[in-house]
Amino acid sequence: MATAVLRTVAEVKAWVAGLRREGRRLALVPTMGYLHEGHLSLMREGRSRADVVATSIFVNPTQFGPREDLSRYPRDLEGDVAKCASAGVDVVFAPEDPKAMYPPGYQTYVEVTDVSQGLCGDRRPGHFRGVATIVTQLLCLFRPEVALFGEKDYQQLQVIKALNRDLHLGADIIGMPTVREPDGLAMSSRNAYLSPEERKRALSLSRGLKAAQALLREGTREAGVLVGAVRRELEAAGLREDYVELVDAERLKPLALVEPGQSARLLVAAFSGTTRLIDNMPLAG
Ligand SMILES: Nc1ncnc2c1ncn2[C@@H]1O[C@H](COP(=O)(O)OP(=O)(O)OP(=O)(O)O)[C@@H](O)[C@H]1O
Ligand SMILES: CC(C)(CO)[C@@H](O)C(=O)[O-]
Ligand code: BAL
Repeated sequence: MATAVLRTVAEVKAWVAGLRREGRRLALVPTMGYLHEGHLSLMREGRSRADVVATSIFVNPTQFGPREDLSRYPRDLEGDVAKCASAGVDVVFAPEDPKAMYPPGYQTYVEVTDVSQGLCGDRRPGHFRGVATIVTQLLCLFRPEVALFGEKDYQQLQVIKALNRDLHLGADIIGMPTVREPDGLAMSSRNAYLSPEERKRALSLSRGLKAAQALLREGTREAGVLVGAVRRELEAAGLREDYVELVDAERLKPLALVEPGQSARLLVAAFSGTTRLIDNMPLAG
């Protein structure tokens, strides 16, 4: 079956109304496009959990800071629709204009307080307010039974779980493991910005996280040592650190130690050249 492309909110409302009449279960995969295997893994999982899969492709302006890459963010709608079709997506919602989501007079923003703080929340002021606002809009518009997001954006996933719970939006929020290139680099649309040299140096993020996991397996529990393992790799590769932090896996509060039985997460953000990359891995005590 061909993948339909919807360009307006009115078209989405009409499509969702039809779905409700037929009583079919919907999975939603929100994205900013320039799709890769990470995105496709979410769509395939959606396919297995629902009758119908919808993907949104929207470079959401409210989550970009004034000095960030909104205008040069990579775009390829035609290629993306073909990839969605290959992953079994029924409908792509690609708003024709940012005004489709933020029309004149728009004035409603969603702020998730606790888990938006620290990490990317501190380094990208306003970012999670923009993410929470557009994701709330999409969940209200589509009212999916299931919505899928990647663990690569780990703090974002916790923000979305919180808003879905607190605002009674009723979706089952599924977090999916990070899909990596064979050499360990987390797939990301922004990898397209990297020169071959910068890409090679970017491997230090996953290498550092894996080194920390190995240290924990050998019995090292102190945050300073685990964080230090990541920093060493970043420094050796000449990357500029934005942050490296050990936090508890749900509330994202800093930890001094991984206690036995505890679910912790080690998160890193760093610049390879001018490109800011993020990655994270679980550390189970
Ligand atoms: N490597 C990956 N594995 C699994 N999910 C991913 C991966 N990369 C992105 N996702 C998820 O896909 C969804 C859409 O993300 P987005 O379109 O921002 O892609 P991205 O590659 O993370 O882009 P960017 O480079 O801007 O961070 C999010 O839920 C995100 O967590
Ligand atoms: C969730 C999202 C689609 C909201 O714009 C975006 O932040 C992303 O692609 O991760
Ligand atoms: N992948 C999360 C969206 C962003 O960085 O703006």
